[in-house]
Amino acid sequence: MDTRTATANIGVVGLAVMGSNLARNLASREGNTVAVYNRTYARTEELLAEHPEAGFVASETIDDFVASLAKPRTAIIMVQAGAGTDAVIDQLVERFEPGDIIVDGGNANFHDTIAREQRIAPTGIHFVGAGISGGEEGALHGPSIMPGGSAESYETLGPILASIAAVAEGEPCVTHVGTDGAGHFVKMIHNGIEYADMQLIAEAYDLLRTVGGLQPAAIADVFAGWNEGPLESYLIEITAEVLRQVDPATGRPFVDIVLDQAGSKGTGVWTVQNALDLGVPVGGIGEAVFARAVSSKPAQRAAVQRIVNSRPTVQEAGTSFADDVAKALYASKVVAYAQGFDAIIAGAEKYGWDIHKDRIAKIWRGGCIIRAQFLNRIAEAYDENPDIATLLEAPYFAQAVADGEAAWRRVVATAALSGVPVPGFSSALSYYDSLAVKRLPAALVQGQRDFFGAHTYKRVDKPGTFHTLWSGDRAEVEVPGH
Ligand SMILES: NC(=O)C1=CN([C@@H]2O[C@H](COP(=O)(O)OP(=O)(O)OC[C@H]3O[C@@H](n4cnc5c(N)ncnc54)[C@H](OP(=O)(O)O)[C@@H]3O)[C@@H](O)[C@H]2O)C=CC1
Ligand SMILES: O=C(CO)[C@H](O)[C@H](O)COP(=O)(O)O
Repeated sequence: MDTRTATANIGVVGLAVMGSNLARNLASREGNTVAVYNRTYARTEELLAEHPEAGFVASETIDDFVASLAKPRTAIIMVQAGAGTDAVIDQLVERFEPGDIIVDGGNANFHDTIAREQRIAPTGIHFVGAGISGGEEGALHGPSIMPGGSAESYETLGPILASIAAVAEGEPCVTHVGTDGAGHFVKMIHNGIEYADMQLIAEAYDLLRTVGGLQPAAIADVFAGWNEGPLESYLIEITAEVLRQVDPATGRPFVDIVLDQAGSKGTGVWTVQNALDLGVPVGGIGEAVFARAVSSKPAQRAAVQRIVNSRPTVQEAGTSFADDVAKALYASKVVAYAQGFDAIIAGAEKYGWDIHKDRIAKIWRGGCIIRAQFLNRIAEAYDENPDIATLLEAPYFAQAVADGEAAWRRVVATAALSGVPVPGFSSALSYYDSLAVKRLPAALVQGQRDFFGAHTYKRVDKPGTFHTLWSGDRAEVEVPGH
């Protein structure tokens, strides 16, 4: 052990798609010497053989890996979230010294990150949970990076991360998000928004196909057109590519030969679970998670299909329907992002993080899966007034939603009449309407709660807390101490 010279200024542990590409990205930047280590050494050997140009300092053992790092040591872990990450953290903590930095770049649950940071802090080693988005291409060419951890560790780490991050409008897509688990929290919300955005795009496709009568290749053209306007985004761009793809084996559209059961790895579920805990309505993200769950219930789908003999048919051909769908998509997308940022605000408040919403919007403009021009508008909105109650209030979005509102309603109504499931579009519209109406039926819910459980209610015309004696003479009494 410790027989080698400590030459590397940064190390990567975990050399599957993300780790190997991130290591190559680091190695391609001036001044970096990158140490690499993977539990299974054969994978390391493969990487060395495939990329001799990277000049990696490779180790077969964790001891050699640690010895190859110059002090203060900095290592980025890119392994499976959960037990795998803990195993590697333990190995590094055993060998690192005070002032060294361990970065977990995987999709960790931010609660785990907070616990890990608390556990490691007494050793004097810095632990940084960093969300990294962009998939394998992003890791190689420039991801969006969301680091948490201490401000002190960011002084060392910040310049290294900035050197490998994507660049949007001249700015690197990385910022110190906040302490301990803030980075992984924001990455989780990013993924939740990603789910919602993907679901909305999928619904737009379904409407154009089922109601609009367009074939996948024609829908690809529509999406490519949308990508030239306000809907421009990486997700719209790749959707057009997927829709244009033809299955080489059958000659059929690729989208028709893929089993319609969507998978997930869990970050969308975490977003909804945490939003529920925080009391933040994220219906758009929730519907996206549930839509994947419904798709993956073949027995229930088959049971209902057996009893449903015919589906309603409404045809809305022509460009005006496609224009309506584009407007409905945009308005629903504004709602999904507004809900996601609401969750960030609530998380920051609960966990004591000083999160700058405008900076988060900016680092999502490049490198990550939800990258889009649209995020400039969000950054501007929060830059102009960080205290807006909702993004829907920002003048740009208020106008955009108002401009699209009639089309949005037509599309949701047409979907209902046509039997096309649009949980994302319709929940976004209901959310918007819930905020927009002067009175909600929540007053009646309060009445019901008071009736069966004496849960009390407040009145619109005077302060205080009240209960009606429902099983008595139905007189109202004021409940003191509330
Ligand atoms: N794939 C993607 O698009 C994205 C992934 N991420 C996150 O990045 C991380 C890496 O993802 P990805 O590259 O896809 O790899 P995987 O999530 O498939 O993880 C495989 C890696 O984990 C290692 N590993 C698993 N268990 C252990 C263990 N007990 N001890 C040591 N090493 C272990 C494997 O080593 P071995 O070779 O020995 O099995 C291998 O290097 C994950 O946390 C993932 O959630 C984040 C953004 C996007
Ligand atoms: O983190 C990511 C991008 O930012 C991954 O692509 C994400 O994990 C995909 O999630 P799922 O498999 O649940 O769709």
